[in-house]
Amino acid sequence: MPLQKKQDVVHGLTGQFCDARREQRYRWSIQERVRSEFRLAVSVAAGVFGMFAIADYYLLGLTRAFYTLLALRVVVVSLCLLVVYLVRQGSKCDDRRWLHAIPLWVFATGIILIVPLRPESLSTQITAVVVATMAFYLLIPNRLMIVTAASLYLNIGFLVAAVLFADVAPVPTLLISLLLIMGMVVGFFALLRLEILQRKQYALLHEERDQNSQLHQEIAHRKSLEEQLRVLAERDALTKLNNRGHFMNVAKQLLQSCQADRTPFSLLMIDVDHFKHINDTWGHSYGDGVLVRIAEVCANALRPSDVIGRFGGEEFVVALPSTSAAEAEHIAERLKQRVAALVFKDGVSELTPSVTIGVATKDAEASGLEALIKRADELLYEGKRAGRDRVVVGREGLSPR
Ligand SMILES: Nc1nc2c(ncn2[C@@H]2O[C@H](COP(=O)(O)OP(=O)(O)OP(=O)(O)O)[C@@H](O)[C@H]2O)c(=O)[nH]1
Repeated sequence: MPLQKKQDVVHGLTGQFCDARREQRYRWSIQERVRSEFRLAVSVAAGVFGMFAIADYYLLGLTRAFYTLLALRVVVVSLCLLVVYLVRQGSKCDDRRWLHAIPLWVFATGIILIVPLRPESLSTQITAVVVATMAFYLLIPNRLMIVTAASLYLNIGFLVAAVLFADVAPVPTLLISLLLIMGMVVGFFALLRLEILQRKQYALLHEERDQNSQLHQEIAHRKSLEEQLRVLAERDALTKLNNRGHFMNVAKQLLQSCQADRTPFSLLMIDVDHFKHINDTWGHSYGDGVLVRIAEVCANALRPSDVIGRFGGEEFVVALPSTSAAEAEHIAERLKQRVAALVFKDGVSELTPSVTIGVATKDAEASGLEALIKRADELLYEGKRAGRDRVVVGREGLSPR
């Protein structure tokens, strides 16, 4: 049997989950409802028990027996209302089962004590005992064991009182016993069935909730996998910048919207100077670290609307939408200075990297992104030839300066 099913097994005689923790959780879940139903049932029962004082008056008149009975009813009703009050005052997590047992035992004692006071109305009292037993079972929710104990006390106590104070002969005693047993058995099985059904319903509800939460977890897991896949497809593994393919897609869209808005669009090609030397001197993995740091510095120096990507090797590319050549030059200078401000140390020697940047700007009419990249690349290599560590700016159709 799977674990889920095992903990949902309900005991056939107690009507409770065999798993104690499951039972505890079930009780907590219905505690508030049990408390309010209990308060209602005991209040109504106390009212009915008190109202029988009218019947006492018509049967006994203003006699000593009547006053004794009246006092008994007042005590029973007061005790029950006190318990109702205490249950109402208790905290939500308070599962005082003994408190729920008190009114049942008080009612039972009250009913038993009526026998010596009104032995002549035994037949009416037998009916009252059967009705009280059924009421115990049907009106007090989720308290099968407490109700069973109180019913046994009421029925046995009543029978003993009937034999002692109402002089019932053996055969009628047997018949009364059978009637009382029948009432108890019917009440017990009715409540047992109810308890089992309620727990099965609870277990089903939980199974459904568990399935729902599993489904939600699976959806969240899939979303995170999709996100990871997206990152893998769009990001460069080393620098975490956009990879070349993704950069091209985003830059193309930016260029199109700039063309539609008739605003300029600039592109920077950035190449780290003498990077082979860095690798050769400091090692390839140290070179990786230098690239990561330069990528970070460049990305942090840009505006949110700009897009940066790793074009390949030690070369980066930046798309600057709605940016004129002069503004792009300014941004490129800023990037160059930020990179130049970086210092790498290995304990003995120091390294200050530099970059050469080609800046190409294009106005609304001209050709596509590839042509602009090619132009920026040419400008970059002009800078390399001119000695590196510089920004070379050009405009489409114009010579670089
Ligand atoms: N550590 C590291 N090195 C890389 C990576 N990608 C490319 N390189 C190295 O970068 C170096 C680029 O060398 P070159 O193309 O000669 O350029 P350079 O040495 O920077 O010289 P200039 O660009 O002319 O200043 C090569 O040695 C590549 O192996 C990388 O991801 N990590």
